[in-house]
Amino acid sequence: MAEWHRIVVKVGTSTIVDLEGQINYPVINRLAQTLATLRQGGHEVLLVTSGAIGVALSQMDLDQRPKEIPRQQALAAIGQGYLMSIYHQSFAFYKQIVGQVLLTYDVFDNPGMLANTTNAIETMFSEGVIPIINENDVIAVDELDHQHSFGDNDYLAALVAKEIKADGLIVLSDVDALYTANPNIDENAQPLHQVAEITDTIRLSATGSTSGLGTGGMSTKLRAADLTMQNGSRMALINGNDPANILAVIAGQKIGTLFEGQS
Ligand SMILES: Nc1ncnc2c1ncn2[C@@H]1O[C@H](COP(=O)(O)OP(=O)(O)O)[C@@H](O)[C@H]1O
Ligand SMILES: N[C@@H](CCC(=O)OP(=O)(O)O)C(=O)O
Repeated sequence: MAEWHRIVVKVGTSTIVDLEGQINYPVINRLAQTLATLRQGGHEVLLVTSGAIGVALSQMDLDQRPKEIPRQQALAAIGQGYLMSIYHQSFAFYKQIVGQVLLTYDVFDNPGMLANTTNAIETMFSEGVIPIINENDVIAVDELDHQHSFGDNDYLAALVAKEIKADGLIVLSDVDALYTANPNIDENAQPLHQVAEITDTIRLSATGSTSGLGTGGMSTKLRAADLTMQNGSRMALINGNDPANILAVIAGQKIGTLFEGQS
């Protein structure tokens, strides 16, 4: 397997916002520092970020995600700008320019729009910019109504990684690894450090989010891992509480869960 040169990192709401619903500025800052270090060391780095709604809940002093789609979309509109301003400031401290890309799933079915998107991303790479992607929640309801599991940032990140031929995808979440069962519910759950195939047993072990803020839980991460492995690439799942762990993954250390097919 090639070195991790072109890397997609996906960060979930559960990392951007803490258990009390507060924006996790120190973690966002360390994430910016880590990604800027990688980029300035010669890697090509792209960030897929969730958290627009999570950030807006904090801004609007709400303690839970509303059920109504228009209210969720309004929160996404409020939070996305703020989320980007936090990233802008955090990356600027490390002298790193970022660019915002908002995508919907139909982009991947439209060759013209897809080419425009990848051309813009390639240009940002060649100019040393880190693209930051989120789903365009205001016009895409698939992620927010919880009805369609395809509309989530885990799978979006896997699709982006596939299109830009990334060497690997690193998913940051609020768990240390994939476990044999949800570790927040089952105290006997055991971590799985290496997965070569998403079997039915593994699929059954994955349930939804228990944080109350993340949407996909482990099921969407497994779909992302499946697509990534089918594509001959690899995905690492690690805890986002210390974004410097990204460097450990790239150095080949056994950390979190590595989803990698047998070659
Ligand atoms: N088998 C499993 N192993 C690990 N976590 C699991 C598993 N099944 C369900 N989960 C849940 O998935 C959550 C992570 O998903 P989510 O909250 O959507 O995070 P994010 O916001 O990072 O995408 C964990 O906190 C845990 O509650
Ligand atoms: N696009 C949404 C992400 C939805 C969400 O919570 O996703 P995740 O935390 O990755 O399970 C947002 O920015 O709020």
